[in-house]
This record gives sequence, C-alpha cells and structure tokens, in this order.
Amino acid sequence: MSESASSERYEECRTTADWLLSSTKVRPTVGIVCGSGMGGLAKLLKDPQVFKYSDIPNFPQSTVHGHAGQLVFGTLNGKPCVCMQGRFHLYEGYTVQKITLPMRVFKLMGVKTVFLTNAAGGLNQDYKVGDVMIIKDHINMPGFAGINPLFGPNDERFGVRFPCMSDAYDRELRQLARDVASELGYSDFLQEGVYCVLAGPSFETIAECRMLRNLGADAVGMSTVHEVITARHAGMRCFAMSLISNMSVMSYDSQEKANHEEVLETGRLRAKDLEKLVSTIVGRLEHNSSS
Ligand SMILES: O=P(O)(O)O[C@H]1O[C@H](CO)[C@@H](O)[C@H]1O
Ligand SMILES: Nc1nc2[nH]cnc2c(=O)[nH]1
Repeated sequence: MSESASSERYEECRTTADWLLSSTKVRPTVGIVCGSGMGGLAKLLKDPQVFKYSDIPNFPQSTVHGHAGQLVFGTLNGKPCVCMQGRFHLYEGYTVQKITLPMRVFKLMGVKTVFLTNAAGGLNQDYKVGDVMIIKDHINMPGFAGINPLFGPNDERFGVRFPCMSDAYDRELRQLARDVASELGYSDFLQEGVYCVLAGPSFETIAECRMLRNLGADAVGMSTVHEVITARHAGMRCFAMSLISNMSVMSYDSQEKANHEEVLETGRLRAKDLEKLVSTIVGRLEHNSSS
C-alpha cells in the first residue's frame, strides 16, 4: 500500500468520526465491542442513540448471526460510551484494515479505554462452559502469515511504526476486573488466560486444538486481537474478556461438535453476569488527561 493510500485511510476514519460527532452530543471516553451473543451490553446504555452500520459512512456491515450491526451511544454508569453491537471478522471477507476501522474511529472520537468481549472455545481443560476469561495476552496466528492490521505504511497520526504488545491488556484494568468479579461473587467462574485468534470460519480440528494448547493458548476464537493491536497502536487502553462458550474438542473419542448455536446459547445464559461485570468496571474507570 502506498503512502497516499495510507493517508486516504486516515481521511476515511476522520470522515466517519466527524459524521458521528456531528450526529450525537455524546463524547465517548469508553468504547465497547460486543462479542457473539453479547449485544445485550448495548441495552444497558442510558439515553441511547443508535446508528445502523448501513447509515454510517465507510462502516462495514455485520453479516454474522448474533451481531446486530449498530453503533449505540449513551452513558453507562455515568461514563459516556460508544458500543459496537456487532463486530467484524476476517472470515466475513473484509480486509484486516477494514475490520479494525472502528478502533481508529473510536480514537478520533476521543475514546481512551476499549472494552472487548468475545465468545471463545476453551482449550484449557480446567475451564468449563460459562467461564469468563480475562485475556492477559494473545497469540496472533494470522499475524504469523502477514495478516496484521498495521501492515503497510505507518501513519504516525495514529501511532508508531513498531508498537509494543507486551502490555496490550492493561494490568490495572485486569486487577480491577478481578476485584469487581470477587465483589459480585463471580470468582467461581472467573479465569485469566491467553487467547489465540484464528481466521475462521471453520472451527478447529482436534489436532489443531491440541497444537494450540501446547503453544500456551487457553482459549481460541476468531476476533479481538486485530482490534486490540489497532487500539494499542493508537494509544488506547484495552481490556478484553472471553466467554467460554464451548469446550474445544481435544479427544478422538469425543462426540462433541463446535457450533455457533451453542456459542449464542451460552451467551444468553451468561449475559446478565457479563453485563453486570462490564458495567461495574466501567463505572469505576478513572480517566485523566494522559490516560
Ligand atoms: O469473537 P466473537 O465475535 O464473539 O465470535 C466468535 O463466535 C463465532 C463462532 O461461533 C466467531 O465469530 C468467533 O470469533
Ligand atoms: N475458533 C473458534 N472460535 C470460537 N468462538 C466460539 N467458540 C469458538 C471455538 O471453539 N473456536
């Protein structure tokens, strides 16, 4: 990609951010991305203002069941928020740059902290369906094949050429999440681990699940990592959580089969707990001018 194409991408994000800022009075400091079946989070926002993705300039469209495809502005526990009720995935056919455009739009709208949720398969055999895993680190499998949202000329207006990723998942926010989970009585189903992203859309084979576990992954999914890389590049703090919606099949004796209906059903069962967890954490966020 040429320097001018990179500049066009900046202008594309700027146009979208300016359009949104002129269409709402909310000035969000918190951005939320809802995972599969977790769109209920957006319904917690007070005085909501809803924009369909199809009405927002330059926005991709949601094509996956369980992703409503709208951007909701409002306040959550007193904090001005923008919430993606539906995210984009590589397997939908978008480029990695397109699926992460909303993160740059968040940045240009003034967002400081991004909360991401996803549904994921549990690779760690100590986990169970319905567990909530705070993500402490990731493995970017598509990145090993050159699929990284920062590929191409770097635009310094967003961030540096070589951003650090060893601090991608904010330590303080993870501690806050553990404290809040403990207060809410959620410790029994709270985990903390490593999320591995694959391109999808096929679920993993048994051999692939075994390999990913051996590599140190606790959960596997098809999202979040690209968004986190883009958000961190732009200097936003990130907190991400996986709902363990199904256990990855690790044995040739197993009759289990991963499927999207189970993923959505687990989301429905754990929805209220997840919503309480996220809204309480957001309510306790402190933003100063440098964070
Ligand atoms: O990561 P989210 O968007 O929660 O969705 C997860 O659920 C879908 C598979 O059921 C995949 O898209 C996977 O990434
Ligand atoms: N790749 C992948 N994504 C998921 N999303 C929800 N469950 C799964 C899973 O088992 N594998």
